[in-house]
Amino acid sequence: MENKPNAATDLTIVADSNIASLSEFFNNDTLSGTTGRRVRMIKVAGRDIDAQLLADTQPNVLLIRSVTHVNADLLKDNDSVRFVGSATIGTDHVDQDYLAARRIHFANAAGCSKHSVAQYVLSAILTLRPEYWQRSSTPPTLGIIGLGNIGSTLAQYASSLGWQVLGYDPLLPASSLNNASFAQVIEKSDLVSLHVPLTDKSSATSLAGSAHHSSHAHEYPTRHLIDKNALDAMPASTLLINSARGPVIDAAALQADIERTGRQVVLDVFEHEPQIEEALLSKLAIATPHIAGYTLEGKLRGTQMIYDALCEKLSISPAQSMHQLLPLNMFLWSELQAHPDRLVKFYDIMQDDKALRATLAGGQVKAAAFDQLRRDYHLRREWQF
Ligand SMILES: NC(=O)c1ccc[n+]([C@@H]2O[C@H](COP(=O)([O-])OP(=O)(O)OC[C@H]3O[C@@H](n4cnc5c(N)ncnc54)[C@H](O)[C@@H]3O)[C@@H](O)[C@H]2O)c1
Ligand SMILES: O=C(O)[C@H](O)[C@H](O)COP(=O)(O)O
Repeated sequence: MENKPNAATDLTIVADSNIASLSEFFNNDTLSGTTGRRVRMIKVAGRDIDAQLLADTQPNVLLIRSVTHVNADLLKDNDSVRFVGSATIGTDHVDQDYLAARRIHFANAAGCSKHSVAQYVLSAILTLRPEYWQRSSTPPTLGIIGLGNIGSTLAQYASSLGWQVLGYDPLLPASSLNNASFAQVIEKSDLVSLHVPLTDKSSATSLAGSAHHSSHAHEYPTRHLIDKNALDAMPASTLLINSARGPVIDAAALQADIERTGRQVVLDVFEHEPQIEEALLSKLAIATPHIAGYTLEGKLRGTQMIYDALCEKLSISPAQSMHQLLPLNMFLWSELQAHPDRLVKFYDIMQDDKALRATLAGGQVKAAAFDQLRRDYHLRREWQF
């Protein structure tokens, strides 16, 4: 009797089991205290959240990460879900227009892993080009495409290393950081790092967390932003890094480009993710399974943000904080700057690269292997800036 759902008094939550510290954030003490509702939590692999599951469980709250597509297909026959929280920065998996039309509240975790992703990018660059640690009269030029939370954070690290930064973001006003055209970034950078959301021409909704300019998103779609033309204009010596979304780069054009130029390319995200073809993987300088933001801090901050948003929606005060759950953090950016040889202790990106390549079977990394690497990801800490 005790466990039987009661639609009137239960707060039923269906959640991606890959969301960090779910039980610590969403329980009777942290949620239902003031509302008196009993929390019923159903944890499921993100790719298994479908319309049938929602019909069977009738959740009030849906908590997801990036692998669950939330749209009319999922929700058209459902009347129970009133809140969708995605513990991610990216929102391209969520049809926000549809949710708004249905008056279903949506929250994401804007900026939650901005330092973690910036640190991933630095780790990739400094692993492949350790000479960039040295302060020289001709510092490298880092081109950053997309100057939101992650792009602007990366720029701060680059500046602290004495690097030049060329930034391009057509949706933000010109500034000392937003100082170049797309062509200039592509043609004049030693390193190009992508930090845009995935948007299509027809989409005006993929910029949660950047709502101030979301209505212009369709003017500058990012799908295949890096196509054959962009790659042809990029010097062969330029290192290209994509930790944004796979389809921002045309994978076929990229493969042809690497074959032609021998370019160093780092990918954390893939156009046909979660599947990767060996033909592409074998040509990459570093490849990782979409884990750039996967530090303990980045994940917990994501959970905290959707928990806080749900508390606001329920008109209750948050009763859990990620700071109570975090072990001591000894990773200081200032220490790494003083001791570059400690980089692998801070984050050994090649360990993630090797683990991904080790899953190759029959000419592919299969979806299940890709997902498993992400589910079982090792404990990584965010460096304190
Ligand atoms: N690999 C990972 O683990 C990981 C982790 C977090 C986020 N991400 C991805 O990174 C993306 C960026 O994250 P963020 O926190 O910086 O987002 P953000 O919304 O803060 O910033 C994105 C910026 O991109 C700009 N932009 C949009 N279209 C553009 C275009 N055509 N050209 C140049 N700039 C454009 C926007 O104006 C905005 O300033 C996310 O949308 C997500 O897809 C990946
Ligand atoms: O957009 C993001 O925040 C990241 O890409 C996200 O963290 C990826 O991880 P996932 O949601 O798939 O676990």
